[in-house]
Amino acid sequence: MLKIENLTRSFGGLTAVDDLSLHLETGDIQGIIGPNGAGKTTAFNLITGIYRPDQGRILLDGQDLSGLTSDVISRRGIARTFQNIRLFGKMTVWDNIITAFHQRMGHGFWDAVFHLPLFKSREREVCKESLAFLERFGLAERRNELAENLPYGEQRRLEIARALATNPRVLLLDEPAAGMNPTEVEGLIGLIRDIHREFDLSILLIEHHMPVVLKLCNRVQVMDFGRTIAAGDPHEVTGDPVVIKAYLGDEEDGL
Ligand SMILES: Nc1ncnc2c1ncn2[C@@H]1O[C@H](COP(=O)(O)OP(=O)(O)OP(=O)(O)O)[C@@H](O)[C@H]1O
Repeated sequence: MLKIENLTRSFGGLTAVDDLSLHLETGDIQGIIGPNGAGKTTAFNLITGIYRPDQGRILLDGQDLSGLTSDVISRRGIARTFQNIRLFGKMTVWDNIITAFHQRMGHGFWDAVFHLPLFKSREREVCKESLAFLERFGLAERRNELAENLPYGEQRRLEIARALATNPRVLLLDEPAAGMNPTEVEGLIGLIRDIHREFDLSILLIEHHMPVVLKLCNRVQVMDFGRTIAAGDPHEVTGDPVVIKAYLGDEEDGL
């Protein structure tokens, strides 16, 4: 489904992603782990067109996405969430979800916000779908609240719902459990399992919480200083002394 070949990107003298290759098969939930600054988010930024690769290719179902803009890549079927949740905080939950549906339909942000004629024809259909989506994500009762006023776990859920409203085949989740309490993390694991099945997704997941990786991922790839240092079964990889050393430096505790 998603094939990354020899991806490299430098910033000045620093090679943030160095010869990264990765295959995400249909239906996979794969983890990317590695210490801070390893290049994980840069890899996501390359896949989603925020940065252009210096070298390498990104193929979705055999089609080369390298060098395309974020909008085009989103319409081709790759959606993502961000390490620091990105929502329209001063807009309601409803407007956040409805703008994502309009993005999928090729309507502009301002069309959606100001309800211009272009978008009116399909408004009823979009409203129906948006409501169904909010109900699915347990956010329907919150629809008139400002996104920034939601509890953290619900903001994360809304961000994932927004990503799915663009109808992706591949979903990239950048540290979805960051900042969550243990109850929220358990809820998140259940949510990712459910949407994986319901929306027929392949998922690539950056995560520092190892329980999340171990419970969800069928494969994991470890990055350090931009390079892949290990890959394979999550339980084996997280027990690999090379991986433990990369995470810990000279400290003694495990992952
Ligand atoms: N736009 C940029 N300009 C300069 N350096 C950058 C840029 N983006 C990333 N970097 C550098 O590239 C390296 C990799 O950063 P990246 O954010 O990809 O790491 P990460 O593995 O996601 O880390 P974390 O787990 O802390 O989020 C870091 O040294 C970072 O400072």
